[in-house]
Amino acid sequence: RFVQDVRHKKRLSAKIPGDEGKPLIGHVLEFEMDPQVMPHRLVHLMNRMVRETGHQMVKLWFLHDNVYMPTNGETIKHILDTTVEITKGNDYEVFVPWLGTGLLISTGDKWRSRRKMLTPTFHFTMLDGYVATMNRHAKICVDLLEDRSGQKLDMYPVVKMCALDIICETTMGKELDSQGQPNQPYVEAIVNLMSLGTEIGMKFYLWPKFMRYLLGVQQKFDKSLAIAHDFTKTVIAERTEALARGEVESNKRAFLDMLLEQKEKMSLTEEDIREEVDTFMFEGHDTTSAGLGWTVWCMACNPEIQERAYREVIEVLGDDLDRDLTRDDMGKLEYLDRCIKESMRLYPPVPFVGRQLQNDFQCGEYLLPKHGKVSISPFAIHRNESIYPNATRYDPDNFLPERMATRNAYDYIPFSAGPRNCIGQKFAQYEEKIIMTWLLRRFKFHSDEPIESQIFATEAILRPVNGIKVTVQRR
Ligand code: HEM
Repeated sequence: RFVQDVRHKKRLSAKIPGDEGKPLIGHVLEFEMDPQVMPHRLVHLMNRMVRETGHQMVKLWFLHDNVYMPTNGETIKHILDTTVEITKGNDYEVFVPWLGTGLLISTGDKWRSRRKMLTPTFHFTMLDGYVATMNRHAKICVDLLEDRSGQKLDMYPVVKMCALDIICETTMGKELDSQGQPNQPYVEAIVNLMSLGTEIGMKFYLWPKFMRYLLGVQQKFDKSLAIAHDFTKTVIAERTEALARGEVESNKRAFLDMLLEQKEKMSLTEEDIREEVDTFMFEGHDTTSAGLGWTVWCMACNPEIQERAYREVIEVLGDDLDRDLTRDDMGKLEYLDRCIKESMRLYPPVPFVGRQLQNDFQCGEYLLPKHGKVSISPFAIHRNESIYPNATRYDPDNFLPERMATRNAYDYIPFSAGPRNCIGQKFAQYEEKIIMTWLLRRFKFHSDEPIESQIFATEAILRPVNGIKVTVQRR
């Protein structure tokens, strides 16, 4: 089967423009399999190919793995819109012990029924209930920053803890206070699981489990896993009792409450509920904190843009620095909206997602082979110079309506698109706007370094390798 598979992939691959790499190893050496090198090489290769041949499909071989990367909206639309090819690649395998096969990882009928069940939890009436929570934690964030005004500091952990508190309360109804107490076992466990999972996925010598045990990585992972699972299970048990006693106020309903209400109707086990809760904890804070961190960075490097965004916030919210942002206000913050969109263009929090083809698949003019992988890369598309002429420049005007009208809707896909897009998109957009308005009202951010000095790694998220180090000055 394996040999047949590779032959089939080779046969179809030969019909697609592009080279096949070196015999046996393919393109492994060109990319050095390094998450800091790979994105730059890939974008360079893509832009050269598009310029010289006009083709919009990068073809790569990593040993026997055949990877295709559509590079513009018109081509990528085919794979994103299909309801058949929804199986993820193996990128998240390492997180399965933590997340099980919740919404992010599941496929087929399980994914379909979970998606249908979970979609109403992101209805705007539910999101409205989360706005107060987001404002409250954003206020705590800026209050805590007051003491550090005038200092150069890493804003990445600052926004990360804020996002973690928000997702914990909206998902489980539990106040975590990771901003005030970052050393709690659960907070440390979540941080460790994210970083160890990423490390295992990236370092090929850690792929065999015995190597992970030998180097002590697996023991650390298992310890954090036990703490995280225990925490979630305890919260689920407590919440079940609170609901039964009618102690959960209707305006403080968490995502978990809706799952518990569906438990019987959908025949959900405790484990089913736990995996969905953990999936939201996983997907719902690292992504938004990357989005926030990069927006702070882009603004710190572009003082005029930051000032214009600040003036808009003051115009909309007035001089009361402690006024909460409402959903109505959000629609009025057009310039800030463009700034956030543009930072997610240049630094998309999720740089790659994958699909593993279950059948031969016609992707526009390219016939891709069964068992080939498709890499959907917001990072690459957003830097395609045939779509964004000054692709590496931070320019919020890229999202002026007249410029957007010249592009395909799928040329901008930070949240992916189609039936398997990000279910938390609106939640994330609310959160980013709320936290940014609180930050901008109280502080000015400044960087001595130019925007392009940032080193990033394309891991599960686009991680700023050295953090987001900026000077924070009270206004
Ligand atoms: C800026 C923040 C965020 C970004 C950029 C982002 C991006 C993405 C992307 C690219 C995907 C993959 C879609 C695909 O495979 O085609 C995804 C999936 C997902 N996201 Fe987000 N996300 C963000 C925030 C959130 C939040 C806040 C939540 C939950 C509250 C969330 C929950 C999920 C879930 C559960 C999935 C899996 C959906 C499915 O497979 O049906 N995300 N996200």
